[in-house]
Amino acid sequence: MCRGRDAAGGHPVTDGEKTPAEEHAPATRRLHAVDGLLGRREAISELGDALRLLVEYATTTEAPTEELRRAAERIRQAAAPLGERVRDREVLPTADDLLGGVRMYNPVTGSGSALAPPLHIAADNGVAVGTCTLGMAFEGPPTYAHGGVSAMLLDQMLGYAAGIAGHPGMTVRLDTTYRKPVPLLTPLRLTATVQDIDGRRVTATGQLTTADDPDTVLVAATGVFIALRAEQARRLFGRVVNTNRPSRAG
Ligand SMILES: CCCCCCCCCCCC(=O)SCCNC(=O)CCNC(=O)[C@H](O)C(C)(C)COP(=O)(O)OP(=O)(O)OC[C@H]1O[C@@H](n2cnc3c(N)ncnc32)[C@H](O)[C@@H]1OP(=O)(O)O
Repeated sequence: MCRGRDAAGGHPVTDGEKTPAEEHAPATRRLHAVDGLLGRREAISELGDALRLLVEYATTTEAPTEELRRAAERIRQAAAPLGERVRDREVLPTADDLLGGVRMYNPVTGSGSALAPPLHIAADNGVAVGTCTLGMAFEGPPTYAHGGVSAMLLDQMLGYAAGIAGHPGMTVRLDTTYRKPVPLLTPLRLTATVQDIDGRRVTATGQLTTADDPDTVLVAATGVFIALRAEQARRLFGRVVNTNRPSRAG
């Protein structure tokens, strides 16, 4: 899924010994390194898929109580080796490419996140178009999505629309109008566009429908995004370190 984008925007990590071919061929070395990065991203996505399956089963299972206890123990055991090497809060994941838009663990779009549906977004002539299917883990009212989940999806959509319009910013306001309940286990379609740009303030609107009935709006949203001043960006994100780049952000 993220192969093409990764190839275009990925930044190599070098994590193995150099082969003789790598010593003498920079292009080959780059290829190997990118391949290593792609392989890591694929593994992260595979783990994310497994975690999402686990979350879905864990929130719908009616297995016997003892089976739940056994599963909890096995899951703790599986998690332990992952916990032996964790990154600091201010260090970006090595598989990410912040400027290239690759965020493997984004809680809305990240294929590595157990929390993400995940939502897939692409730009289509200046319009952000998103697709996802919400599992039972996102249930709010019985058989329908939690309203906060719809707001989360639309926040991401509106932010993406601001980004592709060349005016990325942080959400300062999000208004959601819930017109009809959002069904679970049903392919959804989301769209968003920028309506207004006024200095640092960008206003975007969006909507959420089912894929089968894109004319019936289930949830509509308007968001206001503020572009950060350089000083604000430094204050908020200046300590974040990107170990996947030749020079460190500071
Ligand atoms: C392809 C790419 C993919 C990219 C895809 C990325 C998608 C990401 C989507 C998720 C985004 C998030 O979750 S972001 C996380 C949630 N948001 C946050 O945590 C933001 C918290 N807020 C802040 O830290 C602050 O508000 C800042 C730094 C954003 C702005 O502070 P500030 O610079 O002091 O702002 P301030 O001077 O008060 O206001 C600046 C201007 O905005 C206006 N303004 C301020 N608040 C509002 C408001 N609620 N509604 C209307 N307008 C407002 C002011 O009137 C002013 O207009 P004027 O007087 O100049 O006319």
